[in-house]
Amino acid sequence: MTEDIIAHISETGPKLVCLIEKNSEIEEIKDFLEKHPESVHYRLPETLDSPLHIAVRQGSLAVVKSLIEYGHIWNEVNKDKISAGELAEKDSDIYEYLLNEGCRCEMILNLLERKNTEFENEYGESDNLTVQYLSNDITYSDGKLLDSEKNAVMMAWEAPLMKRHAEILVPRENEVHVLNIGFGLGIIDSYIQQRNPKSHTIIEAHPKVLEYMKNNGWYEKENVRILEGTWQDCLPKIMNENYEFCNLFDSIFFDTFSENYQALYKFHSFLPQILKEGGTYTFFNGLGGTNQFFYSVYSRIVDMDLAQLGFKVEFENISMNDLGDDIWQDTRREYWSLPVYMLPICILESMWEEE
Ligand SMILES: C[S@@+](CC[C@H](N)C(=O)[O-])C[C@H]1O[C@@H](n2cnc3c(N)ncnc32)[C@H](O)[C@@H]1O
Repeated sequence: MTEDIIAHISETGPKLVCLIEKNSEIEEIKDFLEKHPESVHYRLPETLDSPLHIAVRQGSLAVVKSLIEYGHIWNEVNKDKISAGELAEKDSDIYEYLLNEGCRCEMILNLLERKNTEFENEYGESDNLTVQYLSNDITYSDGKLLDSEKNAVMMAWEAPLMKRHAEILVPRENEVHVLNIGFGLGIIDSYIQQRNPKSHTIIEAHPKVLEYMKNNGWYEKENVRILEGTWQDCLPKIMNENYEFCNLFDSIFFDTFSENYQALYKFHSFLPQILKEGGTYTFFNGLGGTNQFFYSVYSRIVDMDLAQLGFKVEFENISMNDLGDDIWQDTRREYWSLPVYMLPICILESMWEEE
């Protein structure tokens, strides 16, 4: 922003805030926005609240809509990292409007990003972050797996979540062919083993994780097959008709590291080819895990994207204990702080309508 515009904002912003706080007529506010659209970028000096935060507090859907129409972004956060959506009462008109707006914007961004990404390989490729992660060292220590920059790849506090995912993946002993992408600490794989699946395929890419798996007897387990490499490299092997082990699974779990939503979306597009009709897909649902409203937006986006591929998606809400600050002590940043984990259960519906 040029100095000129910044000077304008500091003049027109407080006037806009004043109009919103006075509950002025919507026409007057729209008129003002038409003349001074830059005013939506104003932030209150102390709290860094934006006009959208103020409009949500005033409870006016019409003002919220007008601010968005005049260019206010949906996910601006204040000094306490609170977004306007979090201030709205859950399920209220304002909450639903902002949730839809968040989904709409993120889906357009995702679409543009997808258009700009030309994969040489139809299965996609690992992006730079993943390539970097895979070529750097990682450390197993004290219920944690950390990358070279001390980002937590996996932590033991997730065990109860992994247990529930495993129960959903393997509902009955001896019947299910299951595929897991990403071994990490092997928490979910241990729970899957306890439930005795018919076969258990694991795709893992990091050499050090593979070494850990060797040292801990995973290569000797009778019903386990380990595919070494990224899922981008291993999917063609699985989808090859001659792959001798199992290429159509009853259930699939996905939990990798340092991959973005584009990678998850790409992976999802292959699911109908490797999952049986009526089969179950579930994944670690951690995107947006430190902001309640962003978490709801990402969960809805993934729900809509999977529905397009023929999945019926439900979320099981799991209450989380407060993890406390100490748990993140030796890690670079926390990746979860919410009171409820939304565990996705996605069933691939039959292509043939029942009579
Ligand atoms: C979050 S951990 C998985 C944790 C696991 N669910 C557990 O219960 O311990 C992510 C794992 O995915 C692996 N990984 C990352 N990118 C991958 C990719 N593109 N293909 C396969 N594995 C990948 C990482 O090396 C790491 O072992």
